[in-house]
Amino acid sequence: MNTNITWHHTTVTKEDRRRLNGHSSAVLWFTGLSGSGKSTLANAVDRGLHDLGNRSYVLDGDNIRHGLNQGLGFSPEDRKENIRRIGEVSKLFVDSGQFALTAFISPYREDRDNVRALLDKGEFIEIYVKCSLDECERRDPKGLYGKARRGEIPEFTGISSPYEEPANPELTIPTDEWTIEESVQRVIDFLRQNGHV
Ligand SMILES: Nc1ncnc2c1ncn2[C@@H]1O[C@H](COP(=O)(O)OS(=O)(=O)O)[C@@H](OP(=O)(O)O)[C@H]1O
Ligand SMILES: Nc1ncnc2c1ncn2[C@@H]1O[C@H](COP(=O)(O)OP(=O)(O)O)[C@@H](O)[C@H]1O
Repeated sequence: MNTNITWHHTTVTKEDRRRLNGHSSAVLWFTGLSGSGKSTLANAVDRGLHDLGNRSYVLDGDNIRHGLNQGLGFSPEDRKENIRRIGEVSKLFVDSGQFALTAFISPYREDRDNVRALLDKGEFIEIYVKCSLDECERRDPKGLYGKARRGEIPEFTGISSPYEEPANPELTIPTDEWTIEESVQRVIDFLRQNGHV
């Protein structure tokens, strides 16, 4: 722990940036099994928000693990560190007056709650992308479930590593029941109803 550092308050505040943008800022935290539809939905909501004139950006597990979080694996400790870093990055986006849309499995409730605790009330919108394991395995968009079942990927979420469902998410989107369009509309409606956009 470095004790010789002091927090420097910014001259332009989060509120200044929100005023300029004409909307609030928040984290839309998509969580769910691999193949549940996190990336698909985050990108579709991003497109919807963008087309409505809002500033937003998607942080996606696969992509972030190629760069910022290169070197982290899938042990509980590495997943925790992965989510901790993304929580901090998301907070920077919120401070910059934008919407961060994150698409990480984030299987541990405690890790997600730690991110919630980093942010002010109403800024963390937990979206449970709910889809049965059977349906995720049927979709298997990257062929990973097949590999996991053959024992080629250790600690695979849902197969050999746990997923803890959100206890009290702001939104639950059942992607094995709703279309992508319905799901996007539901998220945008939530943001409107809560004065975000
Ligand atoms: N062991 C294991 N378990 C789960 N997922 C695995 C694993 N190995 C690789 N992958 C691929 O990595 C993506 C998940 O990365 P995340 O950063 O979202 O995971 S986590 O939040 O730290 O649990 C995940 O992407 P999504 O399918 O988009 O969820 C997989 O493509
Ligand atoms: N209603 C739906 N919502 C989201 N994705 C869906 C839906 N129906 C089918 N899919 C498909 O499921 C797959 C989900 O993959 P992806 O978005 O990469 O999931 P994740 O990011 O959770 O791993 C995609 O191929 C997507 O087209």
